[in-house]
Amino acid sequence: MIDTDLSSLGWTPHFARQVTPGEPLSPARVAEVQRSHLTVLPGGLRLLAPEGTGRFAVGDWLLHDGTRAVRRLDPLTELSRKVAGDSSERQLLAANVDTLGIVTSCNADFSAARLERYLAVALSAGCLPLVILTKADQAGDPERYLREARRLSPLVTALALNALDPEEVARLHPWVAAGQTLALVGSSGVGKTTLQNGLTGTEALTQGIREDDAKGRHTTTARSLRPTVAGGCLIDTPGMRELGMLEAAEGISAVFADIEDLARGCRFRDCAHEGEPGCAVQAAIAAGDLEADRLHRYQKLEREDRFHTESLHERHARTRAWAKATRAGMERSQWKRRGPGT
Ligand SMILES: Nc1nc2c(ncn2[C@@H]2O[C@H](COP(=O)(O)OP(=O)(O)OP(=O)(O)O)[C@@H](O)[C@H]2O)c(=O)[nH]1
Ligand SMILES: [Zn+2]
Repeated sequence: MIDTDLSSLGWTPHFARQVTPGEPLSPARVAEVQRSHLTVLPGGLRLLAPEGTGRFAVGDWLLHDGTRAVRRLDPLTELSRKVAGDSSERQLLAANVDTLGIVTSCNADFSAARLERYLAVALSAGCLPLVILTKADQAGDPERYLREARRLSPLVTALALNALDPEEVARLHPWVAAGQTLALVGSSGVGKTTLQNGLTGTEALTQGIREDDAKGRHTTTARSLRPTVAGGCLIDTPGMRELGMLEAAEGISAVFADIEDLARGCRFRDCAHEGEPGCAVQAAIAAGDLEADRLHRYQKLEREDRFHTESLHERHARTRAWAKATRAGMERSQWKRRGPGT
């Protein structure tokens, strides 16, 4: 019984292998991360995390002793984002998400650049990207949006639907069936809440995620994992709405494999595709095989990713250099006090 519960929650041999036989600890999956405790499934148990709850993300698997989280198990996938603003800090949003549902509507919200960004994020995190085009019922030609989404990458699976129609929402069940975890990202108003209500069979989500904070304001607190009617899990993380690029180079290469393939034919290995002689990318644009806009979107994402990733690495390098200098300083002063050889 417990085993069935665990496997519908996404427990796999990958996690089972990390448990030492005979260890008096139980596995559980993080459904909510609060400052003071973690709520886990199955059972909705509240656990303390002596080393802080911040090391855990919604969707993590852990081992616990009934009251405390003892060990985080290595996740299969990790979705993180750049912290909003100028900093290049990384924030872990969710773990063990199998499919990232990229939600956009069949209207002016549809943006190739945004889809490509989310695709790159999903692929870099190891998640399967699924493009969900809502408001198909209000669009004259939803097929047009489907075609555009599929054109962005051969890795795209896309569906167009009316999120208000339960029968159409049921088309998403394979991605939230037993053992499967889906998370949704997308701009405000595209229908994420509507889809979540349909997939989990709850109406109370919008009220449910609001809690009064100490100052009496309403805040959206839950980054929560919930069971779906199809037997799997849905992760709702408000923080995903502003996904910045960070170490997404792999995902960018996967989404823009067409451009990177072309670039291998450029005369210069470091060709910037900006008018250099023998540029195969510009030649493809001239021949009508590649849209100039797509090249610009690729270059913009690459620059953004490189900038944030570099500043992250630089900061780490600075911290290391500082620690080394401090250590050297301490050693020098010890040497002065006690003389060499100590
Ligand atoms: N006709 C139609 N309306 C939809 C569809 N999906 C969502 N809506 C409506 O669009 C509005 C916004 O939907 P939400 O589900 O609240 O959007 P959201 O993405 O959760 O928005 P935030 O909570 O602001 O991030 C609601 O009035 C929905 O009823 C759809 O497929 N068809
Ligand atoms: Zn080139």
